[in-house]
Amino acid sequence: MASEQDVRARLQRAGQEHLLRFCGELAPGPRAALLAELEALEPDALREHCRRAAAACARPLGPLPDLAARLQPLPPERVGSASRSDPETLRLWEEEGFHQIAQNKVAVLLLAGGQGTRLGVTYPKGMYQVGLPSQKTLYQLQAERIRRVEQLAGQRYHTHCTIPWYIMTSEFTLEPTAKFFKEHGFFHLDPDNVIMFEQRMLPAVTFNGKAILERKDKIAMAPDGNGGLYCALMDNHILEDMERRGVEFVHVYCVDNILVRLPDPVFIGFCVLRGADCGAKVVEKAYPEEPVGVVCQVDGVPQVVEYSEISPEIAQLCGPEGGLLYSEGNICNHFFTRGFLQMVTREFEPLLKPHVAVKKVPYVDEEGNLVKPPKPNGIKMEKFVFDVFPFAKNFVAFEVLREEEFSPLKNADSGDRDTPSTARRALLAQHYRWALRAGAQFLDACGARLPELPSLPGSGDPPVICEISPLVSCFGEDLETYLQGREFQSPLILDENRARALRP
Ligand SMILES: CC(=O)N[C@H]1[C@@H](OP(=O)(O)O)O[C@H](CO)[C@@H](O)[C@@H]1O
Repeated sequence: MASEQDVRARLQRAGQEHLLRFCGELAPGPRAALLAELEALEPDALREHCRRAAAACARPLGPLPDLAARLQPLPPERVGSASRSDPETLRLWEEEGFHQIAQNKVAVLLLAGGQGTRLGVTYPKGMYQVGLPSQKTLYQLQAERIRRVEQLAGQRYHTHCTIPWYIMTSEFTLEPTAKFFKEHGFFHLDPDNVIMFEQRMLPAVTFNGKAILERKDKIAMAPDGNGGLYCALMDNHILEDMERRGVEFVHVYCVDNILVRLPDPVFIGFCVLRGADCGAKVVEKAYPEEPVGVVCQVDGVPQVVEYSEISPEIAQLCGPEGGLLYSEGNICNHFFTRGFLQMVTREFEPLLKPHVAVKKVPYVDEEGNLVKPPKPNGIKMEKFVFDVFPFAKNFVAFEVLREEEFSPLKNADSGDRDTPSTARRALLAQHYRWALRAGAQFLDACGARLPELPSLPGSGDPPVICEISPLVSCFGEDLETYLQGREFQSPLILDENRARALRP
């Protein structure tokens, strides 16, 4: 371990000596921990990080002033659509996707390093359960979808199909996530195919460029954003692991969308057949201020303009057909070829510009008192996963239906949108629609037929509770076998046991 003297010299070089302010009064344990934490920070990188944070903060935050003139919607030839394509085209895309999956060329990669601050939980978001009858957590739903897609692809092509699941965690989420997976037997996935790795952390910095001490023995650190993916891939030799396994295509997604399709054969097939190196799923934005990034072009180059960086005036602009001009909402569901990721990590990562988030960061004051600041006092720097889109040679977007694919869990139930309740309803409404489509009929408690309500008003509860295990059906496929022409009372919980009992 480095001595206090060494660490002090390094911090002097970085202009951050104040971090040792309380070192002398610490007990041996905390002191060693602090020195170890500080020793890991490379002085020049730390100096640069703090300088950039303060400089970025000195510029006006929010929308870029000259954005309006540089922005354009994506040209139609770059956009495919799940809802506006004919069944034969969709079938071809799906077939191609399954073919690639069956050859073990597809991996999924989960971005799960975030702290869930808005949701207000202290544990990883993936461990959250939104109150489904099955009580499944987001992680379990995702694990079961992976198993089901492995099974579907394997059956179609008579292969033993494996979909490696890469999970990017952070200092906050690695330990609890790993423990959770162990406790749940990896949800019956082979642990060798669940690869967890950690993204980097960066110090939070004051407006005048000083790293913040959160306690006398600890600096305030935050994950480096979901765009920390590219450094983390390098740090942890993940692309080599993918190469060893023969993975060519990676479906990246963030943890909080309860409806996420993973891996989605249709999306993958579309991207592969279009020869894309990089792709993004989009949904039509629901309203101008919706907190989703906009997939568009800046100076003729495809990219995402994040909701925090677009002005309300631009967000409200209408297109020729009356809808929003910038309507392609990013749902954080991306396709990358391994080759593209290799290029990004080798060449382009250093070019990614960090984005500034001004936050309330608890700190110790000069006297050593813990302070919870009433207003923002610190800067966190984050990279965004989609900031690599401009480096793609052939970028495509793929439009999907919101009610089938996007219901993110962002806020606690006290919020008015994107809450556990809206996520639960979205999933149950989807399963109810699937059941109706497969020919199920529902009866009330007295045995009378209930009217069918396939399109529910807004965020309303479906008239019956119907939950379908992803192990039985993950896209609404193959349900006729169990449901066609049959009558059910609420709740219908179609898990593997029930499916077995219903099989003719
Ligand atoms: C950097 C990043 O990936 N931001 C994404 C991500 O934002 P959050 O701040 O995590 O909610 O998820 C949104 C979809 O839920 C997407 O629209 C947005 O662009």
